[in-house]
Amino acid sequence: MERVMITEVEKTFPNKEKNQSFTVFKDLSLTVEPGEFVSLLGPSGCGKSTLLNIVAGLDQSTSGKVKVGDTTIKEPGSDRGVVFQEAALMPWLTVLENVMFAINKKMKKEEAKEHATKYLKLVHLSKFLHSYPHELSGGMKQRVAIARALSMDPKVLLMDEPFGALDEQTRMMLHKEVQYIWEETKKTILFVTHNIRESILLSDRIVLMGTRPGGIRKIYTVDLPRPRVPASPEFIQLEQDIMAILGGEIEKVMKEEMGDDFNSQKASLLYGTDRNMGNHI
Ligand SMILES: Nc1ncnc2c1ncn2[C@@H]1O[C@H](COP(=O)(O)OP(=O)(O)OP(=O)(O)O)[C@@H](O)[C@H]1O
Repeated sequence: MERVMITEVEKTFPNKEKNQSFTVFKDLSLTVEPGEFVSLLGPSGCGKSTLLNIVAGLDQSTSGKVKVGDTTIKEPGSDRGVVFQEAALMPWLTVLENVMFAINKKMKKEEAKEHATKYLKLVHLSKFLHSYPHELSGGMKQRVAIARALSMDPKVLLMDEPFGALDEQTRMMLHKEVQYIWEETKKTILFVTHNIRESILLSDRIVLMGTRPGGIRKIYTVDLPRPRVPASPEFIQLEQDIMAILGGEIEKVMKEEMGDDFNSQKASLLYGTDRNMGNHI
């Protein structure tokens, strides 16, 4: 359990073709408290993954500072476990071997096996230790990826749309799974999503990001008791509050992408306060 401190971070990408640079966000500051579950929510292209990659040490900020505990982040490290949309398992290794592969090589084989088994048990995959990735469903592969990230005993878990490629039922099951893991391990979690309902179901706080200029639009504290009920009036109200702002951000992105083809009337029908938008944007 560790605090993540993001201080006045800027990320600018050079655009060689147009000979000009492109700033995704600047002066972005955010503190994720130890053991807190924070979601980054926002329209496509607002920089959610970029920010997560900077915290992971997979990308460098142009300026500003990121600290995990007392450590200033410059590169990837075992204090941060990362889970992506694709599990990226090694097909020639079993479930157990995939997790063991990530464990510190200094650990003795028997100990590593025990350690990996413990985390696979946590994600309810004890029965599949000797299965190969092609024998698993998409949701099970993601659970292996979560076990693999946890097996390094990171202080912080960084998750980039980990359930984005899964069907609705599997996604709902994994929401329960991730809540259980979070409660069991007390990890600090930074979670990227563009699904409003997912962010309300899971988070202590939701950081709503926008584009042009990019950065944090608003931070919501989700005070609802867990497990959260999407049909409750409080849940629906929060969903609508977020959608009211996010809808405007999505319109901005669409206008920019579609230029003259953009039909604002059509877009407001599609991206207005319709509750179904909470499912997936
Ligand atoms: N390596 C790169 N070089 C240039 N531009 C980049 C690079 N990586 C990302 N970008 C740009 O930075 C912006 C933010 O991208 P990012 O992937 O972080 O957004 P996002 O909010 O995670 O989007 P999505 O929800 O679609 O995954 C986008 O406009 C993207 O095109």
